[in-house]
Amino acid sequence: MRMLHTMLRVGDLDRSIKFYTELMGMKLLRQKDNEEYTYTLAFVGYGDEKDHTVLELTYNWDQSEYDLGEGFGHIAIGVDDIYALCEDLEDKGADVYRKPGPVKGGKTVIAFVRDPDGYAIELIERKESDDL
Ligand SMILES: C[C@@H](O)C(=O)SC[C@H](NC(=O)CC[C@H](N)C(=O)O)C(=O)NCC(=O)O
Ligand code: NI
Repeated sequence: MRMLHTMLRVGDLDRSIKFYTELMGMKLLRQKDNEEYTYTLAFVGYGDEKDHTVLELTYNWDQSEYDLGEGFGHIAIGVDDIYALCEDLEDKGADVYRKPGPVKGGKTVIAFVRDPDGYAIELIERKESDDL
């Protein structure tokens, strides 16, 4: 078995695709409308679904926002230069609400950014000294 995707319901599909491709560097892998059940799926990720776990962005045509509740935590993405990325994200208007720095009690450098719907994304800088 392997993890295929995480599904997120989004209120504006173009806004989310723009965020995940232009700011987070993902590719739009495929997109499909379901006329009968009035929703669209867009799969985004860093590589082909045959060997990458991806995000499934689900847009219900009749819903433009969601209450994310208190159960969802975050999606984690490994990055190279977290400081440069966070500066670029902020320059492009993203909410980096936990600035980059060592994780509490550890050495690995993390940050948190919100996607357009408010879902939290953890950025983890991948270095040899990783302890996460
Ligand atoms: C392609 C596959 O990964 C899917 O997840 S499609 C599954 C399908 N999704 C939806 O219906 C999305 C719209 C829905 N209104 C929602 O917000 O979840 C699904 O859940 N089908 C239910 C079923 O019983 O087939
Ligand atoms: Ni799915």
